[in-house]
Order: sequence, then structure tokens, then C-alpha cells
Amino acid sequence: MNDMSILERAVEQTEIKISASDVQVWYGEKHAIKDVNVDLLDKTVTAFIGPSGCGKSTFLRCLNRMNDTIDISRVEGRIMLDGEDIYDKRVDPVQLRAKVGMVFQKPNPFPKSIYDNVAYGPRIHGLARSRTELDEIVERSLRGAALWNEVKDRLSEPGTGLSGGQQQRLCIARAVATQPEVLLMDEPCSALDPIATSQVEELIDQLRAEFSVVIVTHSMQQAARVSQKTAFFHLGNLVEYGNTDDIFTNPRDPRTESYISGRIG
Ligand SMILES: Nc1ncnc2c1ncn2[C@@H]1O[C@H](COP(=O)(O)OP(=O)(O)OP(=O)(O)O)[C@@H](O)[C@H]1O
Repeated sequence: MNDMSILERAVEQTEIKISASDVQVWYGEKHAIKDVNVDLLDKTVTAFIGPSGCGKSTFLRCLNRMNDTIDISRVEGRIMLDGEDIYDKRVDPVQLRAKVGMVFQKPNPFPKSIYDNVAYGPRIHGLARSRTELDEIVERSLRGAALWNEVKDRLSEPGTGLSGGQQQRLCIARAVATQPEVLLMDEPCSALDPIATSQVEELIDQLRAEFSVVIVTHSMQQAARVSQKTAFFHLGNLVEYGNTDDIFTNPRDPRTESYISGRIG
């Protein structure tokens, strides 16, 4: 068997995690997302790229119903997670957000200890039956976020006392502690220096082994480094979606071509 067929098999084995059909979003009269259809894969990093204001964050927030928290926003269409409609009235958004975790642009640890930041989600979702189990979840999550070795001797110190890059990895540990299936990241490195950025990028690559990761980024270099799939948005439309290599080397739409060559955005 040659290398190509191994690669093709690997791609075939990656399942659809989230399927969005005919998604539209309005903020009052503003039509921010226009008829987006896309399948996002499990165990894959998907990058959302596009010029400022094109709807990347809006669409990302649809994937765990964070837009529900914005009064004037209205979402139409269907978003299925493992075949279940996440906008179904019976779905509890809080439970959904434990399954579809989110990491924001600016690290936002709670004003609590490092331990309690990570233990918070498992506590409210009743994921640990004992202190020992909770300790295990905290350790596993901090290891998963490549932060354990740096903080294991100061778990009771405030999370806000860590460096920016450490705080962002703490937020990633907090997100993975509830055992999510999907991790949404909205420009997770924009407040970080180059060293912390490369640590978080490395971490994103590791997280792909377990999760479906969706990352909004303004950096095309970052999209090229961390993602296998890329979606290019423009004026609320999903213009092009495909393998990251193809999008960057052989875009089909002239708008994608203009953006990646720096002519728009
Ligand atoms: N809470 C809100 N209320 C009203 N309009 C909003 C809100 N959030 C976003 N918008 C509008 O929706 C459109 C899409 O915004 P969004 O933040 O999703 O774009 P983006 O591609 O993520 O932008 P950026 O790259 O600058 O973060 C923009 O016109 C924006 O002004």
C-alpha cells in the first residue's frame, strides 16, 4: 500500500462531528451569517479565516449556542452535533457548552485558585464522586493543557497570577476538564507573545487527537500551521471550505485568493 492510500484511509475514517445546514444569523436587522452549510470533522483542527467583521466569531458562537446570550441575535437553520439538533428546545445550553467547550481571545481565569479554576466545571456537572476523583480530573486536564509541570507545586495559588500564556493554557485545562467533544477557540493566541503562541499551537495539535477543534484566527500563518481544514468567510458567507493545503495553495474562489494574497482584509 502506498502512502497516498494510507492518507486517504485516514481521511475517510474521520467522522463528521458537527453538521450545519442553512445557518443564518441576524443581529437585529444586520444579517451577519448568510446560509452557511458545512460539515466539521472529528479529530481535526478547522480554522475559520476571513477579514474583520465577516462573521467568523458569530458562526463559531452558533456552535455552542453562545449567541443565545446576545439578546438581539437570532439564529436560523440547523446545527447537528453527532446527529442531534443542538437548537432543539429540549437541549440544555449549559450541558451543551460542557460538550462544546470554548476558549476566548483574552485569557479569562476565574478569580480562584489554579485548582478551583479547573475543578469548577467538573464540580457543577457532578463529574467527580470524591476528592480523589476530582484531583485526578484536575491533574489530567492540566497535563492535557501542557501546564501540569509548571503549576503542580502551586495549585492553591490564584490563576490570575500566572503569565498570559499560562493563563490561556489554564483556560484550556478548564475547558477540557468537563470532557468536551468539541473545543471552540476564538483567536486564542491574539493576546500571547510568540513563545506562548507556539506552546498553545503545539497544544492545539495534541488536542486534535481527542477533540474536534475549531479555531478563529486572523493569522493565516497560524491557520496553515495548526489546521487540517480551513473555512474562508467573507461578508457573512462561507466562501470556501476545504483542506488547508488546498485553500492556501490552490484556492478556487477569487475572493479567497485575494484574501490569502493580502489584497482584501
Ligand atoms: N453582539 C453584536 N451585536 C450587534 N452586531 C454584532 C454583534 N457581534 C457581531 N456583530 C456584527 O456581526 C458582524 C460579524 O461580526 P463577527 O464578530 O462575527 O465577525 P468576525 O469575522 O469574527 O470579526 P473579527 O475578525 O473582527 O473578530 C459584524 O458586522 C459585527 O459588527
